[in-house]
Amino acid sequence: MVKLVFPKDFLWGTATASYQIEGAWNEDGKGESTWDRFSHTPGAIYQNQNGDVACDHYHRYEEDVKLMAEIGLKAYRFSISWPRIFPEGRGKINPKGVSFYERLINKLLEKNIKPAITLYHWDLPQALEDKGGWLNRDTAKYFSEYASFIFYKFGDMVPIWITLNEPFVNAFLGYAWGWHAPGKKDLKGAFVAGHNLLLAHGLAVQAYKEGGYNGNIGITINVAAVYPYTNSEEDLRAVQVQDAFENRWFIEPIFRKKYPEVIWKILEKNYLSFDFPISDFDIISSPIDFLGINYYTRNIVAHDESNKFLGLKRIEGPNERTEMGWEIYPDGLYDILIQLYRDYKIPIYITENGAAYNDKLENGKVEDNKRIEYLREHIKRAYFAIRDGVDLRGYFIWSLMDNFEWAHGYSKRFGIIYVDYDTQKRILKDSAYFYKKVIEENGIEE
Ligand SMILES: N#[N+]C[C@@H]1[C@@H](O)[C@H](O)[C@@H](O)[C@@H]2O[C@H]12
Repeated sequence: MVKLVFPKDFLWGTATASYQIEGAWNEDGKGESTWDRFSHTPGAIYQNQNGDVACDHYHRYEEDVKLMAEIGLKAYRFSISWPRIFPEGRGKINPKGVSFYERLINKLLEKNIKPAITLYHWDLPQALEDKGGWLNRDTAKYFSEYASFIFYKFGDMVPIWITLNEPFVNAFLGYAWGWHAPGKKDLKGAFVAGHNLLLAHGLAVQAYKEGGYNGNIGITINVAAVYPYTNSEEDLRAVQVQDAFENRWFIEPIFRKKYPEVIWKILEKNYLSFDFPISDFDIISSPIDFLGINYYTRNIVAHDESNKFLGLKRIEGPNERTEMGWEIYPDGLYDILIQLYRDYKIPIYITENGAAYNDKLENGKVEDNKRIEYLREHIKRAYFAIRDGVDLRGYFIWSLMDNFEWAHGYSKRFGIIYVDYDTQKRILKDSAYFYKKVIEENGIEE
């Protein structure tokens, strides 16, 4: 067996998000978030579940950091709940909220685990949503105020900063399709929200750089490698459209100061338009230090004139699927890394990669062999991308522990740590021990 050894300082981590694990939804001065409101809306979430308690990480963070250290994590990506810091989104600060994250960061540093903070992972203060949320351009300014305060408090302690998590998902699932908070169904709103999210990103990057902090800042984008169903001209064109829409919509403004053409075509086809100062792109394109990508699966597309939105349809791939119904396609991770690094020549972190399976706790163990296989095959592709020239800096498994999977509630388990929600007991799955070995050996057997 050939051992694939990663670069010496390669960062092995796991990822979580505040709303998905913390609980304490209205404790110690925390303000309501859009996800508190949305998950309390009957019918919004599987079995009307919510994140009121989640994994009770707010109270159990010390135990969780100990488990991270037991696995040997080099880094831990987590998000800060904006309304836990600014209950109304801006103005009055909640000292107990600040204290929670200060204690968490200090615990991580004590264990030599690098904190990687996401400033916004979808849980917008409801008070700002009540003023228009991401449809209101001022929210971008409020975000930069929030970010500036967080940088002021933790900027010298935290080396890796991510402004936004998956703005595409937040904009489209939250504003166009209504599947996520705030549950709006307004196509134009998705584009306006998307733009204001990017503006918020740019303002936060400028605040970080002006603060002279010595860490690195970037953004996390969800990506799926795209392949044609056939090699027909039409299907090849469909690949370009899907890639531009799902992968590049939030990347091109940052690196090329413009939206992909397809975005304007969608607006035009739907008799929509929205205005913004072209100088916004000067802010949005403020230089970042890395690109974070979340990769789970691929898309196969074919031309389909009857689809008035993008003129294409997605074709089911032939390979095995995870519990999310997503095809397992590790080569897609290699391909998207090569494509993005070729196009933007920027350091990359895999800020999320992982799989949901119907894990069973039996005799105190969780033998999640399928997840181990999923992780092994994707880690191998990450190695091959580095071998072939990609400046890949780290890999974060989604997720550290089973948690609240948005509209799916607790029905999908992504963790390498099993959470018994009745008792809040944590049990390391076999995949946690697999990952411990990968980290110890800084690599994997081919
Ligand atoms: N679904 N799914 C799993 C995972 C979700 O739990 C994360 O919060 C998102 O950043 C991203 O969608 C990926």
